[in-house]
Amino acid sequence: MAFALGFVVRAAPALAAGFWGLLVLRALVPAGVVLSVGRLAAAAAAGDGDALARWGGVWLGALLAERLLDPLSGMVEGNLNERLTARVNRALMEKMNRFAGLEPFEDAAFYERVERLRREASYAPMNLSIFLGQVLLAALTALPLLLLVARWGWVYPPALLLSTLPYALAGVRLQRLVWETVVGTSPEARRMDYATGVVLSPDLAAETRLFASGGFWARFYERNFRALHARGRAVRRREVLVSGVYVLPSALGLGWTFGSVLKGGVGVGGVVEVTAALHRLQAELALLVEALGMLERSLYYMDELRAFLEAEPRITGGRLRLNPGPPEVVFENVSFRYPDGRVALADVSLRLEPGRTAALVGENGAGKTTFVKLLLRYYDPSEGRVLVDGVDLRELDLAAWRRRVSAVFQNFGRYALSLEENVRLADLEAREPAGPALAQAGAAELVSRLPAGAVTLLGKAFGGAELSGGEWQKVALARAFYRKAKLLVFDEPTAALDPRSEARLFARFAELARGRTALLVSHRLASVRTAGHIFVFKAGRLVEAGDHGGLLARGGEYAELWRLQSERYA
Ligand SMILES: Nc1ncnc2c1ncn2[C@@H]1O[C@H](COP(=O)(O)OP(=O)(O)OP(=O)(O)O)[C@@H](O)[C@H]1O
Repeated sequence: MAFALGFVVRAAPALAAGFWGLLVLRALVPAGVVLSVGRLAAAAAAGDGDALARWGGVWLGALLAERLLDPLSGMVEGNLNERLTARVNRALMEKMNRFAGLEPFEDAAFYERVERLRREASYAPMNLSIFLGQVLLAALTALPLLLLVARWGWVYPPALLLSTLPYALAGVRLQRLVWETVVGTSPEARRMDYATGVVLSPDLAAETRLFASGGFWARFYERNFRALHARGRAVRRREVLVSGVYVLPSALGLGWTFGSVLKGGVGVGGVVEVTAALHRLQAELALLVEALGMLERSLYYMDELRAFLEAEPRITGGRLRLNPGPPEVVFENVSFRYPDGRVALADVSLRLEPGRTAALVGENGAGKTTFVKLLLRYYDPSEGRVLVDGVDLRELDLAAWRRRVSAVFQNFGRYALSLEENVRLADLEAREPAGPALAQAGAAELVSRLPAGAVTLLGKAFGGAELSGGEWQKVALARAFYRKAKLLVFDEPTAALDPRSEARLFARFAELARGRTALLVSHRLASVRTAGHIFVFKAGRLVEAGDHGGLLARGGEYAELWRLQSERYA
């Protein structure tokens, strides 16, 4: 609760203060109305014209205040909510950016939590302020009403509260049940979300149409919906039952108070006052119970948020900075298991010579991409060491190390930014234009074809120009070249390129990689045959190393892969 409150206050201190201040004012109004109505009735019965005018003024003032305060607090609430949502999203981004490794994306439970926090960011913290407001408003409204009732006997307020207690406890417990069984966290709700996501995804539209799998996903959705809905109905039935059963004691409390007060003889004004007060009080107490349940749900979100914000990144950088030349990288008996226990690299030892180009080849799942992930320290080895210029990678200043590296990954980014920005994203401090890097990537022609050249907005997200798969890959290559890095890592950099573009790139590669250490990852052996060192991986192990000629002569795994590939062309 302290965290949640602190979060709201820090998001917008002035707005939060205004919100609570208005709340107190709004809470006083109903008591004012009740009091003035009672006094009006008494004045009317006694024929007291002065009192009638006085209490009539109070009554009108209270009504007017209610009309004015409601929109005002609505405005403050709206502003506060926007600030809160932005603060949550900012906190999510800042925290995620602090994870230098990839572990938050690999841990399914953790990632699911992040996704949920993001999905609910636009309403859950807002709900917190709304329901916290409602709880406080109902409590604050009930308080003066209870004080009014107390004027007829101090026993009445505790009696009323006690009789409401069973209903309150059951109501809050039930809200928790609703949250756990029906709301977005249940597996069914997540599967429903997944199914709609598939059918509405532009990336999957071609496949779902060709394979006519849209109906499958609709049925998938339906099955999960039915399960969820059945549980939802059961919970709601219980809700009605609980309200019916537990409302009895509070009705008895009300009835007893009402009867006892009237028996005492309170006059006309008193009758009107006690009737109005009890009527309003039971409404406020019911509201309080409901809001408490909803508040608990919102606090659950804030607990999740807190747990996420307090999670400590596993990969943290050291302090050492090395000279910024082309690095020497040595893998020393490196093994690696993914968090799910799967062994992806087993006892790998190899050396990338500074200023030379090396290549990793091997079948699908051989461990090539995993090797790259360790090289860039997205993970630390389970065993062994990765040495850069003789120093353990874990001791290096991680940001400084990554600034020495540039890469094209298999799943490269396609950003809804201009072409120029897509490239310059690799080095936001550099002042050079993107043109030369685009030319190096073979994308000069693409620039001239786009309606606004390099400043053309790309991607469909905001209505920009869509590129072909190969064109996007050229943009990713340009991005990699734009950064003046000393280690280039290209993981399947030409998978989407046409043969001419691919041939051109590799013809220029030696020149592009001059003065840099470079690592090419590919199963297309023709692309890597010129590399000085070729490392052949199989099932997570380094099984051969050498140059193209040497590996062919050896007649092992590489020679076999080469034969299979060249046979297809022959
Ligand atoms: N995030 C992950 N969690 C668990 N296992 C993984 C993960 N990523 C990869 N693996 C497993 O690790 C092994 C090596 O995968 P890796 O991606 O390194 O192969 P690769 O040689 O790059 O394959 P490809 O040529 O298909 O890209 C595979 O068996 C794969 O299933």
